[in-house]
Amino acid sequence: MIDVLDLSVAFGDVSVLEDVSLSVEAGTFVGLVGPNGAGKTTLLRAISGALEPDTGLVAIDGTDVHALSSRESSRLVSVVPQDTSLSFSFAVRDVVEMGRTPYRSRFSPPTVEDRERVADALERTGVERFADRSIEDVSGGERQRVILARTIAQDTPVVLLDEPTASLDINHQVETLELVSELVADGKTVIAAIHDLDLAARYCDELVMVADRRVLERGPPESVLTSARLARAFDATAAVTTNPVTGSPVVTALSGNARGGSKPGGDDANVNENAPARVHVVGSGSTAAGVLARLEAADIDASIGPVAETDVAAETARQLGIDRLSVEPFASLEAETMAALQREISRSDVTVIADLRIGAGNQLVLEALADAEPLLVVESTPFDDRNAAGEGARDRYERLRSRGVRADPETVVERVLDVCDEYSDVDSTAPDQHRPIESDDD
Ligand SMILES: Nc1ncnc2c1ncn2[C@@H]1O[C@H](COP(=O)(O)OP(=O)(O)OP(=O)(O)O)[C@@H](O)[C@H]1O
Repeated sequence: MIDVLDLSVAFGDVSVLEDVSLSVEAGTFVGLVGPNGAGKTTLLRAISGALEPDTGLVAIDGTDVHALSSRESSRLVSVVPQDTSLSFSFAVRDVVEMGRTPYRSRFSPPTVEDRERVADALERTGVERFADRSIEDVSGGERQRVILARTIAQDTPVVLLDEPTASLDINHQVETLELVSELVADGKTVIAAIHDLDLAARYCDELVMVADRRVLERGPPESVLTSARLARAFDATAAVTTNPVTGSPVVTALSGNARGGSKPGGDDANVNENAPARVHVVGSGSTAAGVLARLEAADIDASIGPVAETDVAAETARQLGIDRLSVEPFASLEAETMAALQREISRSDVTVIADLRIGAGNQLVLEALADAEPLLVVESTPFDDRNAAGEGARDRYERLRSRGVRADPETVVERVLDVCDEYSDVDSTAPDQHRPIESDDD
């Protein structure tokens, strides 16, 4: 068990970690996630004993790591650093054998156990085939695996890894993390700083999100990786969905302004006072899916439909837990669906049209949208490429388009908040002022 208690570290005047406390149960795999410069490496170095904190304590199974000799601490903790370059030209096998140094007296030959541990480490990491080569003659990714092999040979109860997959190809990323999971299954306690949030979510039992000099959040990956927390820690607009193959969270960072989302250092509450209670989206395809993801990332309640259940926007809505008015593909719209659409439009503060297709079945949708106010129009695909509509439908769509506010997928949240600001300036008790522009003319 690892206990970090009230740990603070500063470099000169710059405070990097402040009163960080963290306990990690034996036999768990904990991922440290957080933005560049958040202090993940510093925390790992303090836990390993390599860096003396200004205040606080790190104990492994009740022993203060900073009170141990380096030989004693190397039997307790092994480290795979971010920078795996070595200053001497050793053979790969010798580098892995160095993992046994804490157990050997200076001039005694390796024991049977030493040999077995090294052979096992070489084999498990796939390093054996270049074991006789110089460490200077292997690639960055291969060197990373050599250092992991050294760690396996070191056979410590605690393993600390700083970006263990950083220079690895996708195959070796997965192989390495599978291997680390095996070490955890063998009873070792692993803490790894990992930038790839999807891999961290897939392999770690728990994530610890480090930002603003402290632990912002910890817990199972699905509870730590939320749009609001990612906005706070990384100042990023991101959608979190579920990988259909692995079932673990997938983070998709989106471009564009996250105005209206939670900000670093703030609460999870929405920062914009006039943020809408609800936005209804009418449209389909990746444009509508992107709009939904951005609304979700900005903590804005959304609904979508009518949308074919097989459409990517419907799937995105399902993954993000967004209400959807789904219909069978190519089915004509029933009165019930139209009534539900009317209800959604009237209970929403803003209606967004996102690459709306005007097929034969969508004439009723155009009619329903005629009264939607305020209306935002997002188009990524030109009208003619997404529609084979007759003149009547085209005219109707053009009328909607001309009275709506235009937005790009990247700016949709900003525009939604703008129109909400505009509408909040209108006195809602005066019926004539329903439309803000007309109300000024009256
Ligand atoms: N020896 C040092 N002297 C001065 N500042 C340092 C030193 N080591 C780290 N820092 C600073 O401390 C902060 C935290 O660094 P650290 O390497 O722990 O962050 P990190 O979360 O691991 O970042 P990254 O994700 O980029 O690897 C950074 O601002 C870094 O510049």
